[in-house]
Amino acid sequence: MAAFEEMGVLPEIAKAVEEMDWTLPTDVQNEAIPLILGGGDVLMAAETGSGKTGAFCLPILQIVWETIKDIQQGKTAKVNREVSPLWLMSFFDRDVGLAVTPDGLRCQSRDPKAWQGVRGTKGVVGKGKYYYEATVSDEGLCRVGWSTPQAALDLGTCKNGFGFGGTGKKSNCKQFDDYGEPFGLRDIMGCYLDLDGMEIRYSKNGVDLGKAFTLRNEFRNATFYPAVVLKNAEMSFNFGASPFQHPPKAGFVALCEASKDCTVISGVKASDSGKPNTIQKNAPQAIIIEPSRELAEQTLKQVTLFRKFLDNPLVRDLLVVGGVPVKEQIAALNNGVDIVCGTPGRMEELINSGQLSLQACKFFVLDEADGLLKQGHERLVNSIYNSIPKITSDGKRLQMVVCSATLHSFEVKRMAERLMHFPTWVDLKGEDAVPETVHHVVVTIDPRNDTAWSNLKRHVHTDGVHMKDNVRPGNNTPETLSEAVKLLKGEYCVRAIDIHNMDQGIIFCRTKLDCDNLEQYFNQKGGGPKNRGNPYSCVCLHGDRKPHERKANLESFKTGDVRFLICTDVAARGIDVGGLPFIINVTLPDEKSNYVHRIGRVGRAERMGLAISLVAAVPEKVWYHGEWCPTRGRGCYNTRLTTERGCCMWYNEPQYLADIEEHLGVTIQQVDKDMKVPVDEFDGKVVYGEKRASAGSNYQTHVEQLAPAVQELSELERQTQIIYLKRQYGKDYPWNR
Ligand SMILES: Nc1ncnc2c1ncn2[C@@H]1O[C@H](COP(=O)(O)OP(=O)(O)OP(=O)(O)O)[C@@H](O)[C@H]1O
Repeated sequence: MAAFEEMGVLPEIAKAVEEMDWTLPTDVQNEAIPLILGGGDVLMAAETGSGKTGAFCLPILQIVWETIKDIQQGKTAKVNREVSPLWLMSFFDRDVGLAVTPDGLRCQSRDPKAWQGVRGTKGVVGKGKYYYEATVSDEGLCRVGWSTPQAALDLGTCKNGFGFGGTGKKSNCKQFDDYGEPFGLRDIMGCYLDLDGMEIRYSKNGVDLGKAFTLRNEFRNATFYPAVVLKNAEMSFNFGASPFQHPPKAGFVALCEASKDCTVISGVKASDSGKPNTIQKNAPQAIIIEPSRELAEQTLKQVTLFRKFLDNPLVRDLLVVGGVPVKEQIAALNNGVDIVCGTPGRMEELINSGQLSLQACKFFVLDEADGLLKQGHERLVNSIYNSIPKITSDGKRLQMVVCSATLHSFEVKRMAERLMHFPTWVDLKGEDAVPETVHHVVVTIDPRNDTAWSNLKRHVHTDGVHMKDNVRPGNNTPETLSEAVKLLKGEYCVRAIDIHNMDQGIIFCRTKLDCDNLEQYFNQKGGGPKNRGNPYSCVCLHGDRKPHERKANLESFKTGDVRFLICTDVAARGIDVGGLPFIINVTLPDEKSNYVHRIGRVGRAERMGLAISLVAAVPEKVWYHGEWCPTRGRGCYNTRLTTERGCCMWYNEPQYLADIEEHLGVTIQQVDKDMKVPVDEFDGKVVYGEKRASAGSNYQTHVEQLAPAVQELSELERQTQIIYLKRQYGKDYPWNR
């Protein structure tokens, strides 16, 4: 049996995985896949390129497929197809947007617009005085009470239903009258039904609120069921199987103590209702949020590859990203979708307009979660989370999966504590780390020592920050040195490419303008998008490029039509280019976690990679267009500093380098301007872009390497034991005689 199948993965998915040449699960997959298949919430913190995407896509696809299959076979109510003989809320006599936990004692609806109701599995008839408790376990709107089987599930809106709402109104036949007092979160409502005296009353936290309804004669032989209707709320019920928080008034008994001859079992069964066996078309089971279009596309592609052999039933997936017409996405939603993967903006637009329903969502995935929070999407994450029912319509709990190579941030931990349900950390290192397969070095650029910038015939077009400054060779002002850094960075970048014969690499620049300028420089050198033969052939990817151009450029880079992708941090996270050998940081990112993500574009899936960062030894004045900049940078010439209401700042790269080193707990190796990277660490056997000759999984060499250390440890252990025994037993012990 294939390794993936042994973990409980469906043979059809395992077959697809095998076709992708994945013979063994990676460490993170080994841990996370069974956890997700088992229904848990997972925080996945593993290095870049360690296979996190597969670790969540694979089990989610499997569960989604199994659920669709169950629905097709009419097994949605797998929890319980028969009406329970116990006193519970019914799995069948309910609106489809309301979920009931498998124990039947908690109901929830996350529909913010429509009321969703449910009745109990049993009712009482004839005579007797009955009581049950309903507790508001999550804020929202609710009406609770009693209804006959003929009543609408929207309790209190017809003559056969009697409800009391949290706003302090009782209702019957759409007549809403003041009664008692409002109630809300954590309040325990006592619901009384007196069939002898023909009245209904309520209590709040044990305090009697008085008579609410007198039951007319026509109800003399009616069966009354406990009932509730919710709007974006949750209530828990106790029909008497557990001790009541507030025991009923004298003469009343718990519903579950009703005598057999006064009890009626609900006639609404799975086959009658039909409703729970259907799923709204625009209500996917899984929502995956990614920080960029490219990543959303890449993740969905992985789902598509995994589902290759899952043909009956088909799992329908949809990419929901901005910059492309929304019409097609809406049409696809209306045709039915099971897994939606997209970026925050478009996702929010579709949810808010009601085109994308969260009612059937059972997986909420935040990929690159720290990145999403840093981009300012916390409010959106909260609002989506709040709108998803925490219990799905088939009685399962919502599962949340959160992952990134840099998950160890305060914001992520705070979010996990707030939103996730006893999550398991799959954390292979316990801190943000760089994979061993990534060789990363720093080249210092010091225009005071390297004066090559002063007589360059052709050079990169700089960003114009110093256009109005008096910058010229010989004048060692900070402005001149800053301009010199910009010129030298273009040269060092080209030198890195030449020295290492780089035939494929990603080049990260700080701004979109820097990207454009470098692209132009490479094009002047004969590069360009259609010239693979040229050592500087390149394409560019950043937020100002049109979506179709971004897509085409990434594609031509991935397929090897061009050698270089010049980009901003928009491509720092997640982008996976098989066997990519090189990356160059023209400027270090100010966000230290992005350093990990950028250099993590190489050294993936056990391939070796080299990352070279160019770091200016002197401050560089750069653009920084914040919210205050009316054009957000376009055509902006305000070179004053941000502290003077301008759009520039002095960028202190040595400080950023120190921050990154501190964060990672390493000193990043420095190399000279000849860019010769010491090979000793890798025995000189490294070919960047390829697997190491004797990659770690060679068990035999591993044992040989460890043997001396283990022997030494065993000797130390022996000596420690002897010392202990001597102390404990003195000279009586054989060793001491
Ligand atoms: N079990 C496996 N066997 C072989 N290759 C794998 C396996 N799992 C994943 N891969 C490959 O490893 C590469 C990296 O995987 P993936 O993109 O999921 O990494 P990641 O952990 O999400 O990285 P990042 O943090 O950068 O997003 C991909 O090319 C993927 O196809």
